[in-house]
Parts: sequence; C-alpha cells; structure tokens
Amino acid sequence: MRKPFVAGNWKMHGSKAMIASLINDLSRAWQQGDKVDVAVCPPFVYIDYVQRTLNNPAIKVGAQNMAAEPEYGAFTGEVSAPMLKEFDCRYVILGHSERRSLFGEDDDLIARKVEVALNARLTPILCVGETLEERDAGITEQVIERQLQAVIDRVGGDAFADIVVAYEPVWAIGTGKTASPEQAQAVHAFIRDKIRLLSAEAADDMIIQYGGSVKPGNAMELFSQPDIDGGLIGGASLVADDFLAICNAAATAKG
Ligand SMILES: O=C[C@H](O)COP(=O)(O)O
Repeated sequence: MRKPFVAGNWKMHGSKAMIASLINDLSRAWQQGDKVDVAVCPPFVYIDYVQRTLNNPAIKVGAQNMAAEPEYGAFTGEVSAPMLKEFDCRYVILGHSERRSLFGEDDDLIARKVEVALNARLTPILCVGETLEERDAGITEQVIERQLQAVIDRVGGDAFADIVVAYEPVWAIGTGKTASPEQAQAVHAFIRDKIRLLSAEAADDMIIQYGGSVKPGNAMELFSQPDIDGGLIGGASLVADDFLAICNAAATAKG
C-alpha cells in the first residue's frame, strides 16, 4: 500500500512575512501525517527559515533544484546535495518543465542530478511531461518514455523505489487547465508499467504524483485514480487553506 505524497513547489515566490504566516498555518492545521506525506519546497534562500519556523514534524522540506556536481567546487550560483542535506532537506525537485524549457536542462543533465541525489540519500521528485504540441501530435508516451529512459540508463529500474515521479503535462502548469482524471491516470499507468518491465517491486512502491493546476476543487477526483499517488502543487501551495484542502483530499481519496 503506497502512502500518498503531496508536495508544494513554491517556485520563485515567498518572503519572510509570507512564509511565517503560511508555515504557521500549515504547522497548526496539518494533522493527517499518518495518512499522507507532505512537503514544502521553498526557494533555496528560505530553506533554513522554513525549517526554523516549522512546528510540525509531519511536514518535510525539499528543494526545487540541485547541482549535478556531487560535492563542492567552483560552480558559481549552484547548490550541492550535501548542502541540502545539511539543512535537513528530504526531497529535491529535478527536471521540472520550467528547468527544462527556460534553463536548458536536458535529459542527461537531469539523470545525472537524479543519481547525485540518490547517492546523497535525497529523494528526487523527477518531473516528466509533454507539451501541448507533443500531446496533439500523439507522442505523449514517447516523450515520457524518453525522459524516463535517460534516468533508467543511469540508475536502473530498481532505483525507482526511491524516486518520486511527478507527471506534469506542460500545458496544465499554471494555466488552470487540468488533465482530466482519465488522461492523467492513463499516463500514470504507462509510467508504472514501464518501470514494471524492469522491477515489479519498484513499480508497486513508487509514488507517482500528478501536477498541473491541482486545486481543492479537482484534487479529490484526481487522487481517486488508482495510479495517482498525490500531487506536486504550484500556485495552490502558496495558500494555506488551499494546500491543506488538497492534502486532506489525498487522505480521503486514499483512506
Ligand atoms: O510543480 C508544480 C507544477 O508546476 C504545477 O504548478 P500549478 O499547480 O501552479 O499549475
């Protein structure tokens, strides 16, 4: 039985005042940690502040990106896995479509980052997903397969027991357009089946989140799908009541 997992990707949002209010509200109200794993992923500079403000051990912290270099060195602007570990990060989002499209991160770089994260005992949240053009061209599965294969080639299929995959159709991110529960379920099943060819155990254990305009109003029907194990939440994770409602929906849908 997989434990659902909901993570908030704050992207480049936040201030100390906003975070104090958001984290205090989440710390006070989140009570279903036995049923759902929950994490927030702030910008790097706020990770320590979030850790010091959090007052609820059931809420974990993740980063939004990480260097592909495993240790320390002359890599201006980069943040390494050991640095994230030192600040008690549990997760790191890798390969988000904004990193792929705006910052030129390719499949190979992302796969190297996944390997570095796993070696550092950080759980990667590996984002995959197709653009609208790719969906319209009927190549959604080919795109997802290519993105997964790069990681499989580097770390193997068994490693997916320790990797969270986030399926985020690019056309649904921040647009208000959500994939229908059936559309999302079909891709989630495709992802799990691909890993099952390599490792049945990893396929059964791996968490596959859905991301893309998840809101309190659509979370329940998405999370009710058999292969949707939670969500990677952007905009709605910045509003305590909305994020809590989504986390609670995961508890109810899988309860
Ligand atoms: O990582 C989160 C996704 O990009 C979804 O963002 P969104 O919920 O604002 O659409």
